[in-house]
Amino acid sequence: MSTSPIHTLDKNGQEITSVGFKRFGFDSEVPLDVLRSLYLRSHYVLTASDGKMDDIESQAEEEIQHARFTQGFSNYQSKSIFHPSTGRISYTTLSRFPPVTLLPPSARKRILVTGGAGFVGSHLVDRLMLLGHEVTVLDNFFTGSKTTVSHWIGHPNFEMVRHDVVEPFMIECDQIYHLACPASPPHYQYNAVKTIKTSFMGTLNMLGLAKRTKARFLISSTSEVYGDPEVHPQTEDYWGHVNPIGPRACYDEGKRVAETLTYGFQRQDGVDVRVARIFNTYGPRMNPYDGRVVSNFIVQALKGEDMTVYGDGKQTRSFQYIHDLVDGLIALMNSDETRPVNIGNGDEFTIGEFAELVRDIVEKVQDQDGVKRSRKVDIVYKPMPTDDPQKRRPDTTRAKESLGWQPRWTVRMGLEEMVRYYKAKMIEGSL
Ligand SMILES: O=c1ccn([C@@H]2O[C@H](COP(=O)(O)OP(=O)(O)O[C@H]3OC[C@@H](O)[C@H](O)[C@H]3O)[C@@H](O)[C@H]2O)c(=O)[nH]1
Repeated sequence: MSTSPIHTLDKNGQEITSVGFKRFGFDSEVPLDVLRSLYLRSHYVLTASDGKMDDIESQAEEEIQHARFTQGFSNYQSKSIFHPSTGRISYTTLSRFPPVTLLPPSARKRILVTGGAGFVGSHLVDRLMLLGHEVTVLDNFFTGSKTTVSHWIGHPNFEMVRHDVVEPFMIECDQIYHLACPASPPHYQYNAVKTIKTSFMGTLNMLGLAKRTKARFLISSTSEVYGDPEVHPQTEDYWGHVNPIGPRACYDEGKRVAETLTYGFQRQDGVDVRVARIFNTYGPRMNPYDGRVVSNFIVQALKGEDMTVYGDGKQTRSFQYIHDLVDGLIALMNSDETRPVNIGNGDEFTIGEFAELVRDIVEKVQDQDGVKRSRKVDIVYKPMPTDDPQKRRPDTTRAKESLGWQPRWTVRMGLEEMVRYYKAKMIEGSL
């Protein structure tokens, strides 16, 4: 087993060793290895035949495997010991938390993250915590999971509250990242009325809180506000092409009305607002069964199942890696830009091409790790969902000009990391 660290190269072939930046008086830089240590490690798997928990050797072997990705920072994730023979898991608590920056009180912000136990929210929480801020997570755990932020539970700078944003919530804070809402099409269509209620009532409640506390408010809007776009690539000035009565409308129209509310509070009440229109994003901690294309394809390919392309696979999407998105959200929050800003990666693929790319990367990782495949995974075609947008690519000129932000991760590098994350989950038996 090689113990050499992974090298992640950006779009210009430069090695990525940290994420974040120092801009707008806010330092958000964090070493990539530290971040990775918070998600790129599987539970310990006991391989000894008697399954005793004190099998130091087998634990040490798992430790070595993961040290490759975490480069010595692996001590800061709670150890969860999985017993394959009984299918049981023992959770432990941390004796020491990951080190966080010690900020003077004047620089330390009280930050509320709604949906902080979700995929995007948990990565944002990791970053804000490591930077030394005080973070409160609000989540109803409908699609989020406590395990995404369990490594911070008990930390004096961290608080987690089970709460549904459709009910009012009061807290003193300086910044609100309002991310709470199911985001995958099968999830948000599962209970369409609840989705639109979450977008409307949740945003209303959080804007009310921002008004009362004078906190700066950032809403995670979406590329779905452009619907099935007639303009390509999409600029923020485009008003969109949304079917208001179709199955996607609960999300698309929900986010559109959330934006309307946001600018209503800005005009009427002087609330300090930021609007991020997030394009397709992927990365570790995405629920493997949430039904979106990246998680579906990787899980299918890893399991040796057919990969399901919907329609003829000619529709396009542009995929950004989670760390780029978090950089963009933090830049927007701390900048003076109050207009909507697209945050996405311009590398556009047809879904058919993307399936082949994912298959290649999964095969590459399996070859590197000496995994034998029983067969080559096939690509199969399924019916196209109603109102599925035909093409999507962000125009990110505004983000570049006003935030100095541009995506750094290539789709390939991000996919490799995500494949390794799911592969570790598969080994431990939770996938
Ligand atoms: O298994 C699958 C899943 C999805 N797809 C296709 O892949 C494309 C992307 O689908 P996803 O479900 O990942 O995401 P969509 O682009 O449809 O919606 C997303 O848009 C942006 C975000 O706000 C949300 O995360 C989500 O609504 C679609 O054309 C879909 O039909 C497949 O071909 N196979």
